[in-house]
Amino acid sequence: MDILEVSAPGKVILHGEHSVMYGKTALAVSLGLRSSVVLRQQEPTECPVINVKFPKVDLDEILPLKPIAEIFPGQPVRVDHEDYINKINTVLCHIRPGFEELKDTQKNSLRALLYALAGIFGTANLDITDFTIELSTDLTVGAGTGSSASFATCLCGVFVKLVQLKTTGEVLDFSDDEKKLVSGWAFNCERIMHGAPSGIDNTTCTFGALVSFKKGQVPVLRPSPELRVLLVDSGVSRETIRLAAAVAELRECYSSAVGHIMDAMDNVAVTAEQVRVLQVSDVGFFRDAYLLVVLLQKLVQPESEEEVNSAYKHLNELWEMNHCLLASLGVSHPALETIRAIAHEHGLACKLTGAGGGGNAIVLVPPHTQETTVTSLKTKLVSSGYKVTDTIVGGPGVTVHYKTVQ
Ligand SMILES: Nc1ncnc2c1ncn2[C@@H]1O[C@H](COP(=O)(O)OP(=O)(O)OP(=O)(O)O)[C@@H](O)[C@H]1O
Ligand SMILES: C[C@@](O)(CCO)CC(=O)[O-]
Repeated sequence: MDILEVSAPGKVILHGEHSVMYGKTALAVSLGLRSSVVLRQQEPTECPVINVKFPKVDLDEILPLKPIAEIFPGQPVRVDHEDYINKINTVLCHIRPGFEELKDTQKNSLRALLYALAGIFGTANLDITDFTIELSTDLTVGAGTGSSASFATCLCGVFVKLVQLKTTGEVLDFSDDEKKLVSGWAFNCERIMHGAPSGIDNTTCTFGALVSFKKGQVPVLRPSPELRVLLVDSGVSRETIRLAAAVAELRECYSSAVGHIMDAMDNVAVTAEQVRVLQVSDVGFFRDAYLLVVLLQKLVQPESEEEVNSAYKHLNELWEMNHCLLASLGVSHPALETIRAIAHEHGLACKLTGAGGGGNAIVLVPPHTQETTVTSLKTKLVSSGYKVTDTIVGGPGVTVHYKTVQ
């Protein structure tokens, strides 16, 4: 029996959430927390089925594969997203009694599964036989740490590898071209969950490390500094699609004010391209942005302790600035402000990450921070009802393991 396991990290956005949707620059890093999908091929039967286990969204389903295979395009194509989604909805209503009554989260997870299966496997002209697919994750769903992109990356990754296994009989590590394919399909799955995502989440979850991203441009991938962060889950669930719509509405109403806020955000998050073309002498308007990338790169290979301390001092200030800009767009939440106040009592910087409105805040822990301070902060946060994960950002993107069990 062949077993394929594909895993992908979650992500945190350091700078540029929301403004990235309007063409501004953003920086994101992969997280140590990951999702993992295990695909087990089963003995072929006459009426093949797929057994779907997505425990985080309470799904345990057995779906017939023949009606799904009927929507396989059968040749490499650029899918028409709307047309494809309509076909997938029709099939799901047909094969899953009560599909319309499921929760939106469950419906979207099943839609994303069929989208990836039909789009990737279904273009390979191969026979599909019985299998189980099971997803587990360290991430909280709907909390701003890229659970949907990590989920989609795992699904797309595992179907790319299933095609490789069926066509060549072996499974190799993901090549750069395969990663591009996975990220592209994961972006399409993200459209199901988010409407109009920028693409930063699927890119970070696929490629890992530090991603400098601007919509419509090739993302710049850099080694990630080993930043220690406390990921603080406010416990307030929210949906990215709704927060993005609220920001869009505000922008519609106050185009000039919101435009200036987003320009300011652009200034604290920059692409490496901008940095490369800038000379120190003509940094001028881009000073903050220039500073940030230089700061992050300094932390990859610091030369002295002063350099590290000074870099962290600037990062603290930029995190605070970015949070306040996001709050001015209405995407903070009282729970996030309470978390920030507790972090400030301990002298540490804190910002929301992802779409906001709840979800996670990230507290930056510079290396010179006393462990007693960190312990006291964690204790206070936990006793106030928040979940704290002490983690280091960075780490690999999508990865695969393959084994055969007799
Ligand atoms: N482990 C999982 N199993 C099944 N479906 C999942 C899983 N994780 C995420 N999803 C799907 O992704 C959706 C959550 O997307 P949403 O964008 O609201 O949260 P997020 O990705 O955690 O946040 P952000 O985009 O701000 O980082 C869920 O509704 C569900 O459909
Ligand atoms: C809110 C947003 O900017 C970040 C979500 O992680 C949406 C996106 O970029 O797709």
